[in-house]
Amino acid sequence: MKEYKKALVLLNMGGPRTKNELKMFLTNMFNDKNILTVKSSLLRRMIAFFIVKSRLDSAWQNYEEIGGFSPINKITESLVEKLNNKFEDIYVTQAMRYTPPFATTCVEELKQKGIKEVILLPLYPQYSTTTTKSSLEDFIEASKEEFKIEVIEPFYKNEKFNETIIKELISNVQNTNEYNLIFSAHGLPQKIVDNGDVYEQHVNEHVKILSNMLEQKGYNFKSINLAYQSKVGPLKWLEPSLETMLEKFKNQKVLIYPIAFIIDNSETDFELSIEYKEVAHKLNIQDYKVCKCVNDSDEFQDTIKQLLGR
Ligand SMILES: C=CC1=C(C)c2cc3[nH]c(cc4nc(cc5[nH]c(cc1n2)c(C)c5CCC(=O)O)C(CCC(=O)O)=C4C)c(C)c3C=C
Ligand SMILES: [Fe+2]
Ligand SMILES: [Fe+2]
Repeated sequence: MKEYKKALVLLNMGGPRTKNELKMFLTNMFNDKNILTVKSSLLRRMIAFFIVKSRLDSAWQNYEEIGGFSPINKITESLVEKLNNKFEDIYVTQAMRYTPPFATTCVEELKQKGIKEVILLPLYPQYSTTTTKSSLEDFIEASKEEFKIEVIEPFYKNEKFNETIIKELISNVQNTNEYNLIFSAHGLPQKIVDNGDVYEQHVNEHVKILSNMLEQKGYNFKSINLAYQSKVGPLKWLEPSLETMLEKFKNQKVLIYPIAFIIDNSETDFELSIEYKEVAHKLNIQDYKVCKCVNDSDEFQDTIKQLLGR
């Protein structure tokens, strides 16, 4: 067995492989104090119980439409394997927040391998307390000060990363000026933003950077827009919603880029590619295309290499 001193751990949310795992995913998610920010853990547990009970069956129907599992696990496993082939001296692995492999299992594996230093890479381009902070806290708590830890900062400004996004945008359309480009970000409750979460600010900056890059390269979309998808529950979430945005483009062509995700998941494969596609069809949108995330591409592997300073 090869010996390593250093590990790179990719952190993400996870996703269900079965209906039981969907229950686990939702239960862990709504018991996360960074997601449901009520102070009392008992109250959180009770709210989580009722949300899971009311949401499980309808959410499962969505997963059934994409084959009964989230694509996030297989693609992340493939990225891990490719990175292990790329790096001679760093052991690459993953820890998920709401479904296995959990941080506790990952920490045990790293201890057994004699790893001393860990680099954590949250697979979220923009920072949010609900994603980045939650995953980092989870891993750091599980690691019990066992390793020297380094954290890779949010990378939405990284040029290589953004070049990869531009390449994907351009490869999906022949004439950019016929298409309205919508950057679709996962939504967030407004209350979390009002309490200081920088996610909206990072997303706005990211859209500005990509818009400038497109302009510099001479790619002129008919319009460039930002909208938020995946609202859950009755509270006010970030706006405009993707539904409202799509209504602006009746009888026109639309290209969607899922700007808050690195790896394709149920929100891209079901929500964007099936659910909103039907909405677009009803609105008589002439063409509706959804871009792929950077996933396990060579370009994203190179971005990671650069983020590690190599
Ligand atoms: C209060 C609820 C939620 C917040 C806040 C939230 C933030 C958030 N989530 C992602 C990325 C993903 N979310 C995914 C699924 C998902 N998210 C929520 C709720 C909140 N997310 C739920 C209930 C679900 C499950 C599906 C459903 O029932 O609608 C996924 C998909 C995972 C998969 O199964 O493939 C991702 C990825 C981000 C980036 C984010 C904040 C910025
Ligand atoms: Fe989510
Ligand atoms: Fe959703």
